[in-house]
Amino acid sequence: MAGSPEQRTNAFMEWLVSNGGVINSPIKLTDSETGSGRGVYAVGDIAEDEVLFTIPRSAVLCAENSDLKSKMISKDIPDIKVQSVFESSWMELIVVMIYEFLQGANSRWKPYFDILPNEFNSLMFWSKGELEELRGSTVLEKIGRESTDLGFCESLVPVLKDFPELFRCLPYMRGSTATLEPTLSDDEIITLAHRMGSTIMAYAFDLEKVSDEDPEGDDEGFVSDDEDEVMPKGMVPLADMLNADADRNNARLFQTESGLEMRSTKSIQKGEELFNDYGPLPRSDLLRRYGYITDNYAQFDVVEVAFHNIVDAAGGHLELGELEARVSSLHLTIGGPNHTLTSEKIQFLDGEGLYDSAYDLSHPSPSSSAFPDELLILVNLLLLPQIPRKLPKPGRAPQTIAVLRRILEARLKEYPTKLEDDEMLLRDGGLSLRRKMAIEVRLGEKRVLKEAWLEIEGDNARSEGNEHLMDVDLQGWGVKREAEDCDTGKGDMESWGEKRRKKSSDESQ
Ligand SMILES: C[S@@+](CC[C@H](N)C(=O)[O-])C[C@H]1O[C@@H](n2cnc3c(N)ncnc32)[C@H](O)[C@@H]1O
Repeated sequence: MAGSPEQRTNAFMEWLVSNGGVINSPIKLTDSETGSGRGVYAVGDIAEDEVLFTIPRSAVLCAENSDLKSKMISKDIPDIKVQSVFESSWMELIVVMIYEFLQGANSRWKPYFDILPNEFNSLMFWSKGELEELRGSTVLEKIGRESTDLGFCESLVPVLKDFPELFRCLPYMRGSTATLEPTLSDDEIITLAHRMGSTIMAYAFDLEKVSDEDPEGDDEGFVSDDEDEVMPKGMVPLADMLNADADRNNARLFQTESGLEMRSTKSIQKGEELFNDYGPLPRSDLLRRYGYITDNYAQFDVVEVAFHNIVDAAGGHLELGELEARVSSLHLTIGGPNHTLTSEKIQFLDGEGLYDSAYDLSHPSPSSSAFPDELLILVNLLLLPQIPRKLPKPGRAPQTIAVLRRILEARLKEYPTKLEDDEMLLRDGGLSLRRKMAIEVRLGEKRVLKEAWLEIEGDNARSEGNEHLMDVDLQGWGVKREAEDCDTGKGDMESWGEKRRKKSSDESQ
């Protein structure tokens, strides 16, 4: 990569303008002083709802704008193997980016590639030892390094190898062995695929098909994690240079038929950074996808509790078979006698918004509990001695609270360190960036567990008629709840489905 970071930034901005990009407001792309890489800053005051810059659709790096697809897919000889690559919006953009990157100076997007990262702190790139620091957090289950490698090996490598003339190694990629065989090895393909996949994860946008009558588009814009998402993905130059910091967002991308407009959502003072909104992500997910965290995302931290752990805590000895029998009977009561397959039972519970493979505990607030209603309903269902006619309410009888306590105790044990140990490690300092971020993530999750614990201690005090204890115990945690929220489980027979239907009909009025 030729030139200093500043020269590459300037070359990129010149390229963008020559490709139809229009800078409408006083902004500057520059290296941030806070360690967040490049960022966009206001160099003059900006009003709310100003168009900051516009990127034409033709400048977006995506399958539609690259000639790769037409070179690989011939109408006369349909190749299923090749077509399958283009059926997944993720894989499609990965292949297009590998191709355009390997074109070097022949690619339209060369100055753009010159400012994109080639190193990442996202969890896909952490060593086993580094990941060990996150033990206890379910984020480890979401990285999927092995399955991603397998996917690349099985569906990407063979396809790219079928087109050696399109995917040739760039001389500098191999240093002194540059003159050797230009065909990419399997490992080189996989390394490139990870690099492009991770860039897409942190930089790309879902491209909406919008007409000018509907310029609002999607709520978030950044790529969704959903594998089944069919919206094509694209790299939108400059729009992806905005950093993010939770509630500090002050700009947003709007997709129109003619182009992509970044607009201010608040007034911005000269010297301030422009922030996009990456969504209300817990820090574990922010780290996994974007490779950084800030304190401002701590409010979104969650702790996942697996379905089977709730079953364990509710029954102690409850076998999965027994649970299935209960769920099955429940299903028969409500759904009719023909639904016997497990998947259908799960689908039914899912339809009621009740079944999930895991439930999120979150920071409680004056208006919300640490425990989702779905989890409470599930616990109450598991505790009933007989199959109910209707789903139970999300009440908190003393037995419910006892189960919640067991859930929290078991979950806390999954972390090898204590909350106080983590606090001390952070206080002592001297940690590498990755270790520090991992400790902050696991500490944040333990704080959610602690707050959930304090919340049920408050419930317990209340159900025993010691309301005053709750006020004392929970002061400072902000988890004092309104009296009507404290349901002790009476009236278990009200249907959750009915309640939801009632709510939505209320809303529709
Ligand atoms: C969409 S890009 C933003 C542009 C990026 N800073 C660059 O130099 O290319 C997202 C990446 O920027 C970095 N980033 C974004 N917001 C950040 C923040 N508040 N603090 C630290 N790094 C941040 C992370 O590395 C993230 O993966």
